[in-house]
Amino acid sequence: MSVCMRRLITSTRGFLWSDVETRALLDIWGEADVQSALDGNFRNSHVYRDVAGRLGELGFERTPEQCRIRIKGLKRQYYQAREGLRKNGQARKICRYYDEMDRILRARPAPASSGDPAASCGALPDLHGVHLLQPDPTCAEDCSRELREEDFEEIEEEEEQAGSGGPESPQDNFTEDSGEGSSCYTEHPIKVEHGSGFAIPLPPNDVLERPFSLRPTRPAKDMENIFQLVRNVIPPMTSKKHKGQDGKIGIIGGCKEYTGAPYFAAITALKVGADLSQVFCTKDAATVIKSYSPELIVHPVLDHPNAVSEVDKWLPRLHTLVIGPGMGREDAILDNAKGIIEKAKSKGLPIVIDADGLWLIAQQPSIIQGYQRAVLTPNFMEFSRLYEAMLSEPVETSDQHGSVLRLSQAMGNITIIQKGERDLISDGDKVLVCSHEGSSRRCGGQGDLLAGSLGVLVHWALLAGPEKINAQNPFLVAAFGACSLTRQCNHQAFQKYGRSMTTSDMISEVGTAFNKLFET
Ligand SMILES: NC(=O)C1=CN([C@@H]2O[C@H](COP(=O)(O)OP(=O)(O)OC[C@H]3O[C@@H](n4cnc5c(N)ncnc54)[C@H](OP(=O)(O)O)[C@@H]3O)[C@@H](O)[C@H]2O)[C@@H](O)CC1
Ligand SMILES: Nc1ncnc2c1ncn2[C@@H]1O[C@H](COP(=O)(O)OP(=O)(O)OP(=O)(O)O)[C@@H](O)[C@H]1O
Repeated sequence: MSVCMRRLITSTRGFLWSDVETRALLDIWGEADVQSALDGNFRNSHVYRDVAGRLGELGFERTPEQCRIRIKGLKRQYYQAREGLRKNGQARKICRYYDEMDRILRARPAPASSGDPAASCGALPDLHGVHLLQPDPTCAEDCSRELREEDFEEIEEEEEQAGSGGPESPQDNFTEDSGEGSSCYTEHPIKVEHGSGFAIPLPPNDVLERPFSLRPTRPAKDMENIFQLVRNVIPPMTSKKHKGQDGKIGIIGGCKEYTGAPYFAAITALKVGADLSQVFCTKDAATVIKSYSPELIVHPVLDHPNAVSEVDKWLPRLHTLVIGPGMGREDAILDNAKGIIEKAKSKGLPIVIDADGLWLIAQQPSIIQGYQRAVLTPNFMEFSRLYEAMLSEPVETSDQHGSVLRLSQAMGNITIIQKGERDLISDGDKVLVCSHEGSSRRCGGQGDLLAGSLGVLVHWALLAGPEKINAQNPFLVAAFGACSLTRQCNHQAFQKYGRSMTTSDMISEVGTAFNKLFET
């Protein structure tokens, strides 16, 4: 490595990378056009110029060299974790961004001579939330990663360190994000790059991603402070309000088999801050749901012969409808749900559709197509069903952004949240990614919590008006808020209960999670 190069690298150290900033960098670095530009190029400074530019669009000011060095450090951690396991069956070092790095590096095309050695390494279950690779004797040394300029420098640098006989410098320990602790930005001030050492709060954990690589996009600055936009829509607590003003949410769902799902959604709506939460369920389910909580108003009407008109009576007194949790898939109930959706649409009521509501939509998409006051919240299966119904082909799993964007467009620009390891949110124009830290615990009901909180946030975002949200799509703002909140509840509850965590534990965290994210 040249002296000049070494000096440049040294000068780019000394600044903390926050969790959100690192995730934003990884999202950009992982984009297909960046990866293919890096592939096979020994000189990559022009690529990192572009990476830094894209990061800048998201509000993170970094030089190309800082981006390159950060990526290099992350790759080192990733390969060390992987190598540690390969050699000793143990990770020498936990790499916080292992999953992200793994996803990106595994997706890289295999070197022509060796096939894809990385792909031949099977995934092991989590180790402290980190996916590690199974040792595989057929794997070539270090899974034969491709060599790039940054790799060469990494090797040289490691040799230098080895030569000095010492561990990473104290400064390195300081500059490298240890990866421990919460990603909540209020807890992680970062230092300004060339400043006087004062701390500024981190930008929010939101990333606006290009739906398609190489495609010109709208300015990312538009949505750069989406966390702040969520905060802006939260109604003030004053003594001047009457009951109902902060939200009256209706949940359509609950049948003999599923009483938990509507309860989770309804109680979450209350805990987020709605004043009233009403469940419209079948007769069988009503007493059961009522017994879970005296806070909920429960109507045993969903299997009533006049179900649609029974619910319709209440619609003028509701702010948002959440349709689907625990609704079941009986034809008669689905017919009633369809009728209720028609009534709600005619009144312009915002609608969140989840679970069995999405089953109905996959059968008859026209029920909701083009109604832009709706948000659909599919999990992986539900997304696949909808996608195939609308686009007559299987989901392109290697292009999640494109898939969610295309589905939203096909549905007439309805907002869609594709739930998963990262929640992808699109209104057919933008794709937002919420990768706020949650946990590896996947107990049932988390989607119901999301749906209930979304019902409230949608109402608040609409109520707040365009000025409070910089004229952005209120459904996107609400969706991002609900995803972040769900993940924060998951994170907090998991810290307390680990593997035994249930959705009820997450619901107990709604208050503190909400305060932490939006009110501190
Ligand atoms: N306590 C309660 O009352 C609760 C009630 N609930 C209510 O249950 C009803 C049905 O909802 P649902 O989610 O089980 O139905 P659906 O989406 O068809 O999945 C069916 C199958 O698809 C698969 N699968 C799912 N996700 C996947 C993934 N990411 N990746 C890969 N595969 C995935 C998986 O298949 P498996 O692994 O079992 O083979 C799954 O079993 C609905 O009313 C809902 O509200 C829940 O809210 C929970 C709490
Ligand atoms: N692989 C994952 N890693 C991290 N978080 C996840 C993952 N999958 C889901 N989540 C979180 O759980 C939330 C709910 O997603 P999930 O796929 O469990 O929905 P669902 O199947 O509809 O839930 P429900 O059990 O209520 O029907 C997501 O919004 C996300 O916050």
